[in-house]
Amino acid sequence: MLKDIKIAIIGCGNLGTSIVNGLLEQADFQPQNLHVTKRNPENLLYLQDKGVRVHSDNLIAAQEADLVILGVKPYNVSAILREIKPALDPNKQVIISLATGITLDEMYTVLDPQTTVFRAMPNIAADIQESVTCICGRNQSESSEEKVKQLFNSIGFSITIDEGLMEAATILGACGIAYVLRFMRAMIQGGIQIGFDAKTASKIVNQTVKGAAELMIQKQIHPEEAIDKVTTPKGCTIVGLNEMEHQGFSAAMVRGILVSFEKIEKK
Ligand SMILES: NC(=O)C1=CN([C@@H]2O[C@H](COP(=O)(O)OP(=O)(O)OC[C@H]3O[C@@H](n4cnc5c(N)ncnc54)[C@H](OP(=O)(O)O)[C@@H]3O)[C@@H](O)[C@H]2O)C=CC1
Ligand SMILES: O=C(O)[C@@H]1CCC=N1
Repeated sequence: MLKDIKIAIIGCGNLGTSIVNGLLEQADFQPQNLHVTKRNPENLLYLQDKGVRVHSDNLIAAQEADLVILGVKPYNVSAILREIKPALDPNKQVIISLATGITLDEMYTVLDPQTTVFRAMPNIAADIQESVTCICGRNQSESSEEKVKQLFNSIGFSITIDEGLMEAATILGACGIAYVLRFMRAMIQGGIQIGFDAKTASKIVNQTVKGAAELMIQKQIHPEEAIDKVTTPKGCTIVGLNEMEHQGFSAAMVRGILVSFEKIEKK
C-alpha cells in the first residue's frame, strides 16, 4: 500500500515537484511519509502545510526512507550518493535515480554492490497522474520492484524495460512531452492566423490532442488508420497534411528525436 511507503525526494526541482503533486492527490498517500530536499528549500515550504517534510538535510531524508528518489541533475548524482551513503543499508533503502544518462554501473561505483538500485524515467505529467514511467533495476526483490511500480503506477503507469533502452525512453517519454507541447503551440498559432483568439484556439487544440491520444489509447490502433477516416478524397485535410510533409514535418520530428538521443549518448 502506498500509505506504508516512506519516500525521500533528494533534489526536488521541476520533475520532483511534479511527482510530489501527483502523490499528494492520492487518497492513500501519507504526506508525513515524504521528505523533499533541496539546498534552497524556500520555494517548497508551502508543502509543509500539506504535511510534507521540507528541508535540506539529504542524510536525514535518506535515513528515514524506504525509497530514495534522486531528482538532482545528472552531474550531481555521484556527490549525492557519496553524501547519503552513510545512511544507506542495502537491506532497507531502495535507490531510484531519475537522472538522464547515469547508468546503474556508474552508481555502483559509489554504492554497496548489494544495494537495490533503479533508474526511472517519468515525465512532468506525473503532476496530474498521467506520466508514463520506464524503469529498470538491479538487485531487486519482488517486493522492492512491487513498491517502485506501485509508486510510479500511482502517478500514471510504468513499464519495465532493459537498461539499454533507458536513453531511448528518456527521449520518447520525458523529452517527448515537450515535443508534443511545441506541436500544440504551432497548431494554436495556426489557429490564430485563421481567425481564433488565442484562448479559444488553445481550448480547441487541447481537446483535439486529448481526443486524438484517447482514441489511440482506447482503440489501440495505428494513427494512420484514424487519419484515413479524416482525409476526405480531394478534401482540405489531405492537402494540409501533404503540405506539412513537403515542409518536412515527420522528418523534422524524427531528426529532432535522433539529435536529442545523440546528445545523451555523447555525454
Ligand atoms: N524535467 C524533466 O522533465 C525531467 C528530468 N529528468 C531528470 O531529472 C533530474 C531533475 O531534473 P529537473 O527536475 O528538471 O531539474 P531541476 O534543476 O529542476 O531540479 C534539481 C534540483 O536539485 C536540487 N539540488 C541540487 N543540488 C542539490 C543537493 N546537493 N542537495 C539537494 N538538492 C540539490 C536543486 O535545488 P537547489 O539548487 O535548491 O539545491 C534543484 O531543485 C535530472 O537528472 C534530469 O535529467 C528526467 C526526466 C524528465
Ligand atoms: O532535457 C533534459 O536533459 C531532461 C531529460 C528529460 C527531460 N529533461
